Amino acid sequence: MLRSIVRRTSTTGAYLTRRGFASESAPDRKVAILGAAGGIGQPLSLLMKLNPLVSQLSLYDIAGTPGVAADVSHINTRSQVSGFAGDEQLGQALEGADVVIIPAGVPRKPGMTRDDLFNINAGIVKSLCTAIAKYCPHALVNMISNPVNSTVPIAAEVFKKAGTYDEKRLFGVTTLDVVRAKTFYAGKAKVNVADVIVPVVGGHAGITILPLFSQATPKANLGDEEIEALTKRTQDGGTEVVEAKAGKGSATLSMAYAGAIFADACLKGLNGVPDVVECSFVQSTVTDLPFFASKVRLGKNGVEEVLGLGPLSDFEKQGLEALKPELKSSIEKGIKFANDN
Ligand SMILES: NC(=O)C1=CN([C@@H]2O[C@H](COP(=O)(O)OP(=O)(O)OC[C@H]3O[C@@H](n4cnc5c(N)ncnc54)[C@H](O)[C@@H]3O)[C@@H](O)[C@H]2O)C=CC1
Ligand SMILES: O=C([O-])CC(=O)C(=O)O
Repeated sequence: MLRSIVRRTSTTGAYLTRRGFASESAPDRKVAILGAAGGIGQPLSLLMKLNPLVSQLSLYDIAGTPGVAADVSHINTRSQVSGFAGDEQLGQALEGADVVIIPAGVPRKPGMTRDDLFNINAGIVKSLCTAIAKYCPHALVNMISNPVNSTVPIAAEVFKKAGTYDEKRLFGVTTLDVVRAKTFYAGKAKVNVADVIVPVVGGHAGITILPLFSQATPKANLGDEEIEALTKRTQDGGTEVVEAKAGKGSATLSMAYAGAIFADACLKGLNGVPDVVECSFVQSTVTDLPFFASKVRLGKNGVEEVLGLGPLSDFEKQGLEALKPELKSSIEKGIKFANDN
């Protein structure tokens, strides 16, 4: 019924009626953003306020969220916005959430790796996930906080201890790697960026980010050196931004865009839209590692199917073997932290 009166736009994925207005018939969905007053949190709050699939937008941070919420709430779109600040309001922020997006934590400065953020962000993620297990155990969790290769396993352990773990509902957000791979490929291949599809698999740090340009469409005749350069640029995309910002943080605007795309895909899946596929770092049997990013089909319960890697070039096969030790140790580091603390 919904699909007969509603069409989706290809660029934003938003539901629009034939007359171009946001459909009011989409089901009620509460989205909570934890870290909503931050560099990613603020533009992400804006983009989620523009999403007609959201009926309630809950903005949480340790401070500053009443202002962000008041600001965003004046935008004349569907969702009701509330701001929550401080530990004592976290429960209220989370209660009834269908999707929780977590961009809480410190960003990198030049010279740091994502793993250098572990000591601070691991504790933040652990305490937020403990609250999620208590207040909205069935929510889909979109983990943005770095190092994603470790924070997702931390979340899984916290949920296991609380007895609420459902591997179908926990996602590491790697969409920015896909966004970058699409942009860089389109530039080199001289194709329309809006048409480009490129899976990115593995994890979300350095060489663990493995774009599969051999599967990119539209096809282009790029040489080995060009593919290697594109791969390296995608792997170093975060560092490129960290260096350009010169001490003022890491990617925020492109990350907010990517986070909004991924959350929109989760909402569409929950709403029963068919064939919603995005890459994400999830519990996986695609390789021998317990968590791995690959294409995932999203559905009414979160992950409907973790898709395989498809055919890889020799260069990609080498990249896959090379990334495994680092990804394995980042996963183990997360699991150990969650169990020791
Ligand atoms: N997955 C990905 O592709 C990407 C991940 N990131 C990561 O996202 C995280 C956030 O980055 P930015 O927004 O630039 O940092 P930011 O420092 O601008 O914002 C972080 C926000 O988190 C809040 N926060 C800290 N502890 C909190 C807690 N316990 N509960 C709720 N909020 C809390 C801070 O108050 C702040 O407002 C970083 O870890 C960064 O590395 C950044 C870009 C891409
Ligand atoms: O590089 C960073 O620290 C932030 C990040 O994850 C990205 O931009 O991909």
